[in-house]
Amino acid sequence: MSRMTRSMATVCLSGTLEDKLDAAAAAGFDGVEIFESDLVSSPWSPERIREHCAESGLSVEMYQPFRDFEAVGPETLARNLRRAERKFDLMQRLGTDLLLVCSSTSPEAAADDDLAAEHLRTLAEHAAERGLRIAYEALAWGRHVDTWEHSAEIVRRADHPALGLCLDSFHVLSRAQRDPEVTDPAGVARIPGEKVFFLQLADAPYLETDVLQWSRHHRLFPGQGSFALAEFTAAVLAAGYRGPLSLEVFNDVYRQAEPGRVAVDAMRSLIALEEEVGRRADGPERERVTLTAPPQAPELAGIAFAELAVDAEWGHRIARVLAAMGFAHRGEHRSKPVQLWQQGDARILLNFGAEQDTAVSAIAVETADPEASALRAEALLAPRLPRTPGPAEADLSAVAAPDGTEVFFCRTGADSTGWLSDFVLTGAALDTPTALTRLDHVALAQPFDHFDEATLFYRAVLGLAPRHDSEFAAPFGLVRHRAVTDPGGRVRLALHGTVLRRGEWAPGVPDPQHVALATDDIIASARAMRARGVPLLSIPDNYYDDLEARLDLDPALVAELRECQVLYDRDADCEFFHCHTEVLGGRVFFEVVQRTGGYAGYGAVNAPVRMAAHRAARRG
Ligand SMILES: O=C(O)c1ccc(O)c(O)c1
Ligand SMILES: [Mg+2]
Repeated sequence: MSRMTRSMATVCLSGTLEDKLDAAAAAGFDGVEIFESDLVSSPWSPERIREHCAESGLSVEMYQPFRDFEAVGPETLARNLRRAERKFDLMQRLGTDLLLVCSSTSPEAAADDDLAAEHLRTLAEHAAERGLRIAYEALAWGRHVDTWEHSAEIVRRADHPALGLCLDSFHVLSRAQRDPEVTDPAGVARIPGEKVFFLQLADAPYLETDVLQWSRHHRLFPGQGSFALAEFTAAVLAAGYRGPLSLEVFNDVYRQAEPGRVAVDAMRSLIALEEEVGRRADGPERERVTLTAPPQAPELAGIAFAELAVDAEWGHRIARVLAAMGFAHRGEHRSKPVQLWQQGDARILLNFGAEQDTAVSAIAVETADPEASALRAEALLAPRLPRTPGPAEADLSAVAAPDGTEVFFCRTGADSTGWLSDFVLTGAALDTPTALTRLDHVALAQPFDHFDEATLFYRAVLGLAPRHDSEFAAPFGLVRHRAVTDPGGRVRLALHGTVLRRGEWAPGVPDPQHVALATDDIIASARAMRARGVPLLSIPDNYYDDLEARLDLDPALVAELRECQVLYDRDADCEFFHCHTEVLGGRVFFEVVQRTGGYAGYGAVNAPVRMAAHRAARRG
């Protein structure tokens, strides 16, 4: 019993065919679907492509697409069959036996299932003479055939062993999203297994746009969108399908992005999908399919520390801000220019070794099993960071996230502060002069092009779940926000970035990263911080006037919020209070938050006000 093979359509990647094949092979794919346009524009002969694939460990799983074939008049049919013979020649030179035929979009196609079946049967007979096969795919915008049920019915009528189906999760699930009474994805489990020739996988966000535009621009890798892909894949496996899991993702960003990085993202999505399918496909199916699964994500207990990379100038200024915020300078690293600052259970490291602008450079999560966390991360293609512990230094395993953030794993519980032995303690007292208790969340800015990759990475690697998607209009453009959290809400990462980047006016990072600290009494914390000289962000009066008008709050509360420059949000009976420092250095600030009644969001409604206030503070 071997594992399922993994494949991708060349259309997923940027570059020419040669770039794409190299990227797919380097990311560990077993095969590719070769797109006609990539082949036509390649300087390599089909034989050379075949050889190159073989040398790179790639099989050519399918050639595609072959369009507008079925249910046409006799002359067009004759022409289409001649066209097919030429493609069959090409496929034999390429070394693939499978041709994808998509349902016709041509006005010439008749709404006649028997005619379509007859034509596809003829095509299959010709293919079979050469040992080739045909996979018929219902495009969601096919002229007459636009559901998997309809394509399956035509294949059933044609009844030829060389004719089967290509199931494409995008077409199936987008149609089901639009017309749940017309088509049912769960039904694919009842297709005779030998009739499913190929499975293409793509996720997508739910959009109201035209389905063709949706498909050609907005497909995503599994786990990056809103489609129930694990459920769908499990249903296809339940039908008996054992061919490749093949990604077919048309996406404007991926078409322009560095193909090596995209191929790794793609492979990570497939590994995570297989894991999820494996969790579902219990019962007899589990015995018959081998799905790879990385080590399970251990339970997380919190964020042990956040590390800021700082240059000398800003490092000293941020150290002064931390002191004013009530943090104690608790220790100095034994071998590196790193300071440990702490208040309550909130720990912040300042790493002076960086030659870069201030940024969140690392986070550490407390895990029940650091080694399992690191092995899981590696299994999901996160590069492990080399650690060279000195004497008396804890051997913390760490991996690099695609956004450059280093993710450390420390043990939960009694041992959770084992990494503290890396530090020579200063003996500074651990008071809580501003009542900060722990790290609430860390917000990491993501360039638009890497937003989906980042979500998938943190979600899959750390076993977090995406929550609180929002989009809001901010001074420098529309901002997208998505949190990933563990079930207990103890590890919260907030990812944000602009939805679009155009021109030079808006700052490259319109919304800096931040580290948010929790308090049980925001008013007390804010007053104490102000008294100690923390550069707190000024919020316009207009905001508080609007708050009063909007939420019918107790005027005494609004007066307190106004006095302390605290922002407010409410969700049913839960409340959220937050205040912020000015931006320190290029791209970091601190936030102090208070959650009541289980408020689980991030005050996104206030983010534009905060961003405008940061802009005002910078202008001075
Ligand atoms: O957008 C298209 O035309 C197209 C082509 C081939 C496919 O497999 C597909 O799903 C879509
Ligand atoms: Mg397809």
